[in-house]
Amino acid sequence: MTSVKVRVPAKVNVQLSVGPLRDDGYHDLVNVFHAVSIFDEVIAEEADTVTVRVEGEAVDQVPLDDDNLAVRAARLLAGRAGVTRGVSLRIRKTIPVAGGMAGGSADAAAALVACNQLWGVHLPPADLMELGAEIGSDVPFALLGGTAVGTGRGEQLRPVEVGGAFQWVFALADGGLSTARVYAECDRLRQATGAKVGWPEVNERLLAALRTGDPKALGPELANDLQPAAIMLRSRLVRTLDAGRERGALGAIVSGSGPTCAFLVESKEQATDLAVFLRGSGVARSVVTAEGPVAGAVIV
Ligand SMILES: C[C@@](CO)(OP(=O)(O)O)[C@H](O)COP(=O)(O)OP(=O)(O)OC[C@H]1O[C@@H](n2ccc(N)nc2=O)[C@H](O)[C@@H]1O
Ligand SMILES: Nc1ncnc2c1ncn2[C@@H]1O[C@H](COP(=O)(O)OP(=O)(O)O)[C@@H](O)[C@H]1O
Repeated sequence: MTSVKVRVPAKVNVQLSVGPLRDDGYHDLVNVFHAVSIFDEVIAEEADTVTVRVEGEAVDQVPLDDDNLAVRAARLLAGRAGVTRGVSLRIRKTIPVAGGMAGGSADAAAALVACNQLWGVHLPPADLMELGAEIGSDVPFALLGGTAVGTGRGEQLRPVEVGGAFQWVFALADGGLSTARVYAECDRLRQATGAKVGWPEVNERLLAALRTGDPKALGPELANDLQPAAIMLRSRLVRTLDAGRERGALGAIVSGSGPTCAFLVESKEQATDLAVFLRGSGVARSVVTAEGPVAGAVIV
């Protein structure tokens, strides 16, 4: 095998409940991940050294050295499996960079799957998930896909049953937000307001809405504890969220650490209508429609 191509999805968090700050600098979460049909592709080819090239979405904001999460993934797998060969990685980016849709984590997951095959390592999925968690909290979910409850720092996953396809509209912003900065702002806001931070619990009404595939029931349950912090750092997100709500979205939230905004709608037709409206109202850099859940990283 001289070349392996892997397709990997973005995510939106349909519930993101953030617990207290832990001693290791992370937060315990209830993070209900939902994979959506916006995909990056990672192509791995045989080579003597590890290199990466990036094409597409906001490529100037993606590192091309060992900070690239796909490069980190390839090096980590090589080290663990005793592989001495290299790999040439080519990333075709569609997932917004630093957009709260886990694009970097997706590329890391894709690189793990691609190199596992290219190098004939054949680690089982559970081992790839463990390696993924060493790279970032969101990487295991990009391997798993579908819809899943993440606990711990988001890396311990339990798949969730979903009774149908949900239709989404995503409003992409100009420029990204740093995940670490948004968590720090969340802590700062909590301290400033004296808010009591409870242990995060999964919302059973949200799980029931997912199980029955009912977007009208899911819309009001969408919740993201990082949203106030993302808005504090990027106040114009309020206008974007309001525009979607006013046009009849069933739910409107910031995706993860933002600044992408996610809107749940009832049908593909409504997704197209809302996308046209948001494009026309100038509240986003670009607008895309997608559906979920979709599979995690797969060889294509
Ligand atoms: C917020 C979420 C929601 O799914 O994703 P994004 O919206 O950024 O994609 C995740 O929690 C991001 O996961 P990921 O991007 O993998 O973060 P990591 O690399 O593990 O951590 C980056 C930084 O985020 C903070 N962090 C991350 C996870 C967590 N449970 N608690 C944290 O406080 C820490 O400051 C950490 O140093
Ligand atoms: N392959 C990659 N794709 C995108 N960003 C990457 C990648 N590798 C490293 N990064 C870095 O990770 C940061 C966060 O990226 P990303 O995963 O797209 O955002 P988020 O954590 O908001 O979902 C980027 O600002 C970039 O510096």
